[in-house]
Amino acid sequence: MSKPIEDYGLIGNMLSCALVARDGSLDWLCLPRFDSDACFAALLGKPDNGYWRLAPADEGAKISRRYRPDTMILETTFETEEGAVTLIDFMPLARDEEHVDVVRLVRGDRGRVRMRCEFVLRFGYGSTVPWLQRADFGARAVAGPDAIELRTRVKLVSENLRTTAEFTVGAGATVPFVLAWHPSHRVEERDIDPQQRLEEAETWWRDWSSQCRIDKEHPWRDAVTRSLITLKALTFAPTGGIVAAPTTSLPEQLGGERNWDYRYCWIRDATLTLYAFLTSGYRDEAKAWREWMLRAAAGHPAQLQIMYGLAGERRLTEVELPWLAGYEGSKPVRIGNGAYGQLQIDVYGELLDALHVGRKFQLEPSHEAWNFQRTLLGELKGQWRSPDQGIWEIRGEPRHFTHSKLMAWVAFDRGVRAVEDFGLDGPSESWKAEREQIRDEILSKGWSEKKRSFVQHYGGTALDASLLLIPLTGFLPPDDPRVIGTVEAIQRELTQDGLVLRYHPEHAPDGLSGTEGTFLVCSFWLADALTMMGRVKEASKIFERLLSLRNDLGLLAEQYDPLLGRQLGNFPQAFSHVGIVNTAHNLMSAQGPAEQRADRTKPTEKPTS
Ligand SMILES: OC[C@H]1O[C@H](O[C@H]2O[C@H](CO)[C@@H](O)[C@H](O)[C@H]2O)[C@H](O)[C@@H](O)[C@@H]1O
Repeated sequence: MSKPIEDYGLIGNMLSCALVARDGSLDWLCLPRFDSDACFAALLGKPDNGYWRLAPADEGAKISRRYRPDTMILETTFETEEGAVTLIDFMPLARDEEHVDVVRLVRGDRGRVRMRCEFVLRFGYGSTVPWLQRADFGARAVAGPDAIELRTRVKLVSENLRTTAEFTVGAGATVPFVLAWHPSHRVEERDIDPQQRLEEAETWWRDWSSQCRIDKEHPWRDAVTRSLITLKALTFAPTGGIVAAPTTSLPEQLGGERNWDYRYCWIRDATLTLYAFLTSGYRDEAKAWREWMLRAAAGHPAQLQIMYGLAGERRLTEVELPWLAGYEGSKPVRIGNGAYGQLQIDVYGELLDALHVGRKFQLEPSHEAWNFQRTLLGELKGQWRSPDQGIWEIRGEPRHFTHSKLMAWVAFDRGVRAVEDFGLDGPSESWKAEREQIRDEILSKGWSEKKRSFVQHYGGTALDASLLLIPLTGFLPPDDPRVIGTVEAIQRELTQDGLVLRYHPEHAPDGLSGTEGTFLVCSFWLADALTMMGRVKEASKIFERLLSLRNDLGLLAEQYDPLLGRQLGNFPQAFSHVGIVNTAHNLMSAQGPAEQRADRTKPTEKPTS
């Protein structure tokens, strides 16, 4: 039986991440990068697919946990009849990309506690048993390209393809364990000082968190800071790329087939993350992402992809891992993501809007970035009339999604405003003409008079949560009756226990079987739309409810099932944490999305009915 998703805590070092369960078991770790093969994959299979547990021998311990304030250092306290110990888990900041470590310190707090270590290392996503040798520092494991040293002064016993140890920790003592990865072709032994690396990591995360522009006394401060730390942990430091989540195949429906690999950089997800960083005062991450984007998308504009690998890799072929049983039997487990080859027109709008926001926040101007945007708008001219797979990356037939057209409008609008508001050079008259055509088409084909709402795709009647972005992008003002009609239709027909679904798969087939939970970022968008409409109390209530769905460490997955009361989907997900940051800022200013305030006060579109 799998552990609930909300049982997991995250540790990371901006090269990769690990998930540690409440019971002290590290069940997911990919080394050396987020998208590398996992060496512990019990999360998606069975214990034999790899885990590393450190916990009292007494299974009945009372467990509590927390992050050290404003850091990525996780502390889990176990209280037993013998005493109390605290497990301190973190990934030290890496000096280079070829050495990635996990440190686990067992600190005795009270009495003398008998502890047990279980270390089952399986490279290749839980499939490859390494060759394990004893060493004077502990043990060395090698398989193919990977080598791991387990450094400990505790005596290890290896039998039946498992390594275990038993030891006792007394109050005031600390027993360190270090897992150190390096490429197997390098013959080396590398000792690190765990205590010194702990202090270094703590100082670094605290300094980073202290730059957050939010009132220290504000009741939402901790939630926002935890989300920003989580988003930072999802960035790949060497390139500036940002992953959508550090996991693959945590299911959107328990036992279902909606299981995807999120360990890649989506233009959409990353641009939303960028807003969260910029509105919170973090500019370096935004600059690094802009550079990543320019490198990733460099080349022929017709070959722009909606997502890339951490360093801009283009081929993200989707394959299934049949040896993994899947989280609570949710099969298949997939790596790679077939969405990389899809046409999703909204990414043009997200990109152009992100770079526009960058200009508003006075990011250093980049000539290269502006040339890139002009080229993209040239490409979009020939592209926006095509049906596509849309924001939700449906696996079925392409359609004319209203949201895709909306974001094409955003792309041309931001191009025009770059010329008009920022004095950049570009064919703004021709972009204005495209913007008008798209607007007319959305207003006639994307609107259903019968439903009194905008609809998911032309000619249909299905609702879609992405339509909540109509006022947020500035396409129509929040008091337009069509906006009000759409928001209220979504509240009425597209919510479950007050939380927003993306769409009803039975009304809007997506090429997949089954259903899914409520999609958390969509509920944040509902709160944002209501805030703009002046319904701030209602919006705050939704926001507080969303905060209550976080686990005890402040983390959110992609989705939530209100009937089961469980988080679903990949975890923790950038989209959901972006929602926390952006909606908190919007509510705090009670004026609407900070980045688009200008859009709201000067709507391009005037109400026509
Ligand atoms: O719903 C099917 C699709 O689900 C995934 O896409 C979702 O996650 C992306 C990353 O966060 C997000 O950008 C997208 O808007 C979501 O719909 C999956 O990546 C797709 O392959 C799959 O078709």
